[in-house]
Amino acid sequence: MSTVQDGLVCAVRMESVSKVYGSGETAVRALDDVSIGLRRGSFTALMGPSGSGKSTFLHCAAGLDRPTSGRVLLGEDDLTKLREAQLTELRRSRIGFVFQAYNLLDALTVEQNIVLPLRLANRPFDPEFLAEVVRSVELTVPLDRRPAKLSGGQQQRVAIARALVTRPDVVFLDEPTGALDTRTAKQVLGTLRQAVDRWGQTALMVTHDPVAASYADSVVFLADGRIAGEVGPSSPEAIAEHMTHLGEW
Ligand SMILES: Nc1ncnc2c1ncn2[C@@H]1O[C@H](COP(=O)(O)OP(=O)(O)OP(=O)(O)O)[C@@H](O)[C@H]1O
Repeated sequence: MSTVQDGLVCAVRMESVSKVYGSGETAVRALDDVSIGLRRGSFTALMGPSGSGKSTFLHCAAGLDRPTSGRVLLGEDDLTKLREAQLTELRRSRIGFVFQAYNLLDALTVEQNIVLPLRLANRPFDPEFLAEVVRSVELTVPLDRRPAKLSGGQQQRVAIARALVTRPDVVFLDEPTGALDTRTAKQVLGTLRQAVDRWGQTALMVTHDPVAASYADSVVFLADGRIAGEVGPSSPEAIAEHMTHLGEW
């Protein structure tokens, strides 16, 4: 049974979450009785072989998809009880997303992209706060540029700023450095780590890369839709060693 205390300690909790796609003989149990809490202010990496359920986990935790059974709580709010319109509103105001492909709008400037979630939520923005977010992600380009003119690393910094600007309960990152070269990826991950610490931001990052996962406070391993282990801050080598015990990647 969850308590109010759990809601204070954890930004997101999954309680006995299962997700089954399809039915009958072709049914796939993508998540199988997953229970986990993401502590407020923590940065968690989620790893697992292809098909282990990482995307399904992220989609259920972020209210983009509904579990077949179990509960997902954002603070004290049970996402599985919300109607579609309420979920959309909640995602807009309380969850941030960062994707591998940046997903910036090229019709807008860098600044307009960053403040878009605030505009969509009809929330005012404080230019000083915006400047602080821009500084915290070490974005050094003019804010009136179009994103397509920027390097991949700078584009991802814009996307991270956009995810942080609403001060969401949690930011979900799906392979955020998957499209970047190794050096740029490390720079972006270092920045992300600093921003998470500075804002006390809860974050969950799906990644295949042990180097990326080594920037997190803990690494959760999924295998066949179940949690197959969790380690605290670890070196890329130690994370890679764990991965080898989980099966085909
Ligand atoms: N919409 C869907 N319909 C049917 N099966 C699905 C659907 N989405 C995912 N699956 C199945 O659920 C299982 C978990 O998939 P999921 O995409 O969550 O894994 P993943 O760990 O993110 O994989 P990858 O690393 O390859 O992206 C897989 O067997 C997949 O084929």
